[in-house]
Amino acid sequence: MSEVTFSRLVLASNNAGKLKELQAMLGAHIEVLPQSQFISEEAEETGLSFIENAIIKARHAARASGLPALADDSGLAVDALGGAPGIYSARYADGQGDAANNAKLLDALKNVPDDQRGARFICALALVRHADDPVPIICEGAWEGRILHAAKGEHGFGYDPLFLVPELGVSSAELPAEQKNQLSHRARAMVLLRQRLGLA
Ligand SMILES: O=P(O)(O)OP(=O)(O)OP(=O)(O)OC[C@H]1O[C@@H](n2cnc3c(O)ncnc32)[C@H](O)[C@@H]1O
Ligand SMILES: [Mg+2]
Repeated sequence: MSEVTFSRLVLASNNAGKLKELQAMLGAHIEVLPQSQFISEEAEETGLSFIENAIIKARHAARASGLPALADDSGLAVDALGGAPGIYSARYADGQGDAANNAKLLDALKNVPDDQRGARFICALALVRHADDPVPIICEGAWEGRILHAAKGEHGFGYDPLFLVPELGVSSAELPAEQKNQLSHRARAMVLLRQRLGLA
């Protein structure tokens, strides 16, 4: 199932931060179009795993565009919270957005000491050749870190200002885009996807 050739893909995301990163990682190889060119309605993320949600989103965009589609379902799993917010990361503060999500996370961890603040970003990529593709290509990546006590950094998006990259001693929002795009959960999943597509 690796003998796939694509010249164009729809990116099945409405998240501007993600779109920028995915575009930077894939744009040199393939023409990538945002799904907003075809559809404004969001897919309902009813799956119980990152993989299921990624497949749902990819099928939704492929159906609307008639083109192959790549979706990214991702999130932050925090050890002290039993893996929450996980697949519910975007909706952690009931859809009030990144700032509210981050405030809720800091509050949930306010009495948790440093050595128990382990967390990882997870990314599942799903690529479907067409809406009913019975064999989606799935690649996953994880990025280990720790949750800070206060936000730091201006780059990235989402939970980046709270995510300490332990080897570097900075938050992922303090990394320039090129560096995050070498290290992140999304970057790791994308290395595997490029291999599957013969683009590596
Ligand atoms: O579903 P789409 O349209 O792609 O956009 P979304 O923002 O809803 O995306 P998800 O459903 O996959 O939810 C991902 C959540 O995890 C967060 N997240 C994912 N990757 C991240 C990253 O690299 N840095 C910071 N936060 C990230 C992001 O901010 C969201 O809250
Ligand atoms: Mg979403």
